[in-house]
Amino acid sequence: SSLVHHELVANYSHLFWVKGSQPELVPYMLLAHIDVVPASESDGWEAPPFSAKEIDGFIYGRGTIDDKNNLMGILQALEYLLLKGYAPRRGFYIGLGHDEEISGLNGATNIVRILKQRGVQLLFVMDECLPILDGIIPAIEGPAALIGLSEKGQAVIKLSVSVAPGHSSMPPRETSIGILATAVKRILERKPVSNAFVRTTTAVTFFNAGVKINVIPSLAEAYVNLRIHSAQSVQEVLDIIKDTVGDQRVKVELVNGFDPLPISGADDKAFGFQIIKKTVLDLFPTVTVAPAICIGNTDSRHFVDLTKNIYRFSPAWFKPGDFERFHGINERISTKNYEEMIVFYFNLIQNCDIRKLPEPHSSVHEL
Ligand SMILES: N[C@@H](Cc1ccccc1)C(=O)O
Ligand SMILES: CCCCCC(=O)O
Ligand SMILES: [Zn+2]
Ligand SMILES: [Zn+2]
Repeated sequence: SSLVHHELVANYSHLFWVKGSQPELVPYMLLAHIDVVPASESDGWEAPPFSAKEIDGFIYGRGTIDDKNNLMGILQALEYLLLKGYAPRRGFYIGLGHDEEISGLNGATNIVRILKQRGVQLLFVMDECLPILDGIIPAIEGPAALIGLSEKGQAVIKLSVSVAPGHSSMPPRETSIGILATAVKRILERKPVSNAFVRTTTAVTFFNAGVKINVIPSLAEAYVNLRIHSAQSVQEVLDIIKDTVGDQRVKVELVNGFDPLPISGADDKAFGFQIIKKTVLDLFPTVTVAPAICIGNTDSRHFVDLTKNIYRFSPAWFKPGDFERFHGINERISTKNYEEMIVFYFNLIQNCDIRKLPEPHSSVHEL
């Protein structure tokens, strides 16, 4: 289509510009990522993780909810609009990053660099993260579409213990592994069963130690992945970890991290939030729309210089057990919900063509 300009960024990412007929309207951006985390059939998949096999109305595969559902939903919606001869009034970008799962430092950051060079400012950015939750948060009656106004910060902290190596036939009272395991356990004990929406969460994701069966290892190290709630900072969490570990033999180092992201607008004048909310309610009238914090991290955090309004939401319908499929086994999406995703983006692009939001409905009716 002559309306669509495409360019490759950093060899594997894609940036589309869909020209609007009214260039005075500020453009917006839809993001999705191409890459996926690994998957092995031997982990217990019902279908091979890269087969996209359909079973009982579900498409099984790594990436079906993270993030091919959004990527293909956006592209199929655009294709359908163009096939129907639709010409958008408000121009928009589609950014497809190739390295989101390793924090987007090549894909998204180069897309941002290019847009900055062109002096682009965006009305809003929409990216993955929170879905429609149906029966997942007990306190919420009925399905809820949680639109992420921010996302948590992140810190990777390395805990390590170095002691003199020795012969396993004459073991010391505490080995490096034992000292470190106790320290790590103390972190988990101090943290009640975290609810990712209301707390900073802690996950021990690497534990390395040992070189030979008959050698007391000199080094034991563990990595903790923290997702930092908007009420805390990297520094605060680092201090809490040091205090919790409370053992001088355990070295605590910040490997990398970033503070929680700024909070996007959600009031009557917040164009992006209101358009997403309208599009959700048009398609899913029984759903409650609410602002929330994205519990993971996304490429959209790189776009903070291009817009103050970044929303993390996907019209994916999650029932109990579906969150565990994120980066887990048997990741899947129903064909019905995949079609709903295409319709969502098909409607969203058209809804974004209004010049400005209608005046907020005044609660006091004119007498
Ligand atoms: N989205 C993934 C990958 C990621 C990691 C770190 C930063 C940004 C993205 C996650 O939240 O784990
Ligand atoms: C549920 C949080 C999703 C974070 C984005 C990702 O893992 O790609
Ligand atoms: Zn993702
Ligand atoms: Zn992911």
